[in-house]
Amino acid sequence: MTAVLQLSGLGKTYKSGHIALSNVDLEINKGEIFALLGPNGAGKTTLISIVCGIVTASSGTVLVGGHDHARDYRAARSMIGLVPQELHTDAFETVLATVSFSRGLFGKPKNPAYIEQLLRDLSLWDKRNSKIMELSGGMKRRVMIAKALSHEPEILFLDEPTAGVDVELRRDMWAMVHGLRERGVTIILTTHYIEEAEEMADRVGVISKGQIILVEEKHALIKKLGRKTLTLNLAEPLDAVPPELADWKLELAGDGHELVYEFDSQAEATGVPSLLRRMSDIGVGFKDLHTKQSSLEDIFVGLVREDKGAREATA
Ligand SMILES: Nc1ncnc2c1ncn2[C@@H]1O[C@H](COP(=O)(O)OP(=O)(O)OP(=O)(O)O)[C@@H](O)[C@H]1O
Repeated sequence: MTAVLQLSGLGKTYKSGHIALSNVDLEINKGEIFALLGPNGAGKTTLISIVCGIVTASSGTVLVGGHDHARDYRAARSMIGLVPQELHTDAFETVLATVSFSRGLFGKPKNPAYIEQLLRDLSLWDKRNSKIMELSGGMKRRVMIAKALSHEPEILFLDEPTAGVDVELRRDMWAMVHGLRERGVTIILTTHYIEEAEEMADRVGVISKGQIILVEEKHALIKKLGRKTLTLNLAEPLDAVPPELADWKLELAGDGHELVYEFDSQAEATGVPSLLRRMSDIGVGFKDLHTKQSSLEDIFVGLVREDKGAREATA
């Protein structure tokens, strides 16, 4: 696999003294969709802003397609498109002028056919002669995407792309992301909607307090850290977990109508058959049962909580 973006030892300390990133090493493969997850203030925007040349790193190196960001900034930056979290466009310009101008900024020759197709794909063609300030919030966001793609970047950063957007735009956005990936574009996104990352991403990175605490292929992560819960709907409610079932970590839920057993679905012995046998032996019957695999969201919340706990313990 070819790395299209390589970050090594990246650090950022803001003037305030706040350490937003600390010794970040990260490699992004060509053509993948990489989701960078982290709680508020973890450093996601800072990381993206460094790669996109908006914020200067305090330490470390960034290589984009082999171009050293510090020595060969123009070549590195022209490979990148950024859809930022906040909308900022020139309010008095038209859509077509803004998007065409963006392409020019990266030194790319004019390509009206490409710009037209881009605006059509983003349902902006009919609005091409409208001033940005006349557009709705959703349309402005589409313009931001068109600007980011105007110079045909090989890497696209999407910082919280679907925060506050309507269902239609969200659907169009993901269709576009898939289309871009098929064309070999690498996509790095941050999102608070973890189910989106679960659906879209090939790999997931988790950042917490400025440090990357995990990078993993999504399916492997879910398999490795995923826990399953078995919920048994009891025939008769219980007041407490019977002592005969103390070998299994069980919780009573639903006002005593449910027994919940959390187990490691990868383990050789899950403990489920023996639990069911023991319940039958002691006469605890159940009407129904269902299992649930923990989602990426459950895993993420657990990881960040663990990381916070570990840091507090060492503080
Ligand atoms: N210009 C700045 N000066 C000082 N501190 C800053 C500056 N920009 C960001 N920070 C701080 O750096 C930390 C990381 O911020 P960043 O915006 O990168 O986080 P984030 O992971 O993108 O968060 P969110 O999910 O809320 O967007 C935060 O504590 C933030 O307050």
